Amino acid sequence: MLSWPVTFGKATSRVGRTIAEQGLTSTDPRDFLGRGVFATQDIPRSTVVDVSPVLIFSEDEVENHTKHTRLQHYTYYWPSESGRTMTQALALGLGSMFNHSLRGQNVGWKRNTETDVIVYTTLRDIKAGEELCISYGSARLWFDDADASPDAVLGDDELDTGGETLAELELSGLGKMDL
Ligand SMILES: C[S@@+](CC[C@H](N)C(=O)[O-])C[C@H]1O[C@@H](n2cnc3c(N)ncnc32)[C@H](O)[C@@H]1O
Repeated sequence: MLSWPVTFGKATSRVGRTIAEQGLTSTDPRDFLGRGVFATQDIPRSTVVDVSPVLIFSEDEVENHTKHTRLQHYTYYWPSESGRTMTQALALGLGSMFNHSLRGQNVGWKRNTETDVIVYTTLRDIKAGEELCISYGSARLWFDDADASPDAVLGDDELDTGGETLAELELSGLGKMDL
């Protein structure tokens, strides 16, 4: 398995492996949630499955541009440059591909505001074929949550009308996990 350190900005991470080499695929075989992240091999608990660098938008960019586009459904809250307010950031890489599951969350994530990355780590052993899900938080979601009820009607991103961001969590939320 090939793996090598790659630097991006302030961060250094082992991101040389392809998704397949990491034991992941980003295609949803069920084909109703759009894309998702699935294990192609067993993955032990506490494995870092992705380190996603983020593209931080200014508050002005969010207000005037991204919140009016589908990008809004892929962004995480992030502290603004002043550190006093929150803006939004787009996770590049698998970070934007994780679907939400409050009940079945098996991947935790942590913002690193020093290196501008989000680190995703398995919370338990994961079997090949299982979907890797994060939690977008317990606040109101902008889509019909397929995880809410087995009979739930699934939303289509094209039809999303909400203006919410992916992660409603406060900085002290899931990100508390120490890696
Ligand atoms: C960050 S994206 C996740 C990747 C997305 N499935 C794709 O194909 O681009 C968030 C979008 O995925 C869909 N999604 C994620 N979790 C879901 C869930 N539990 N139930 C229904 N749709 C979900 C929603 O359309 C949401 O706007």
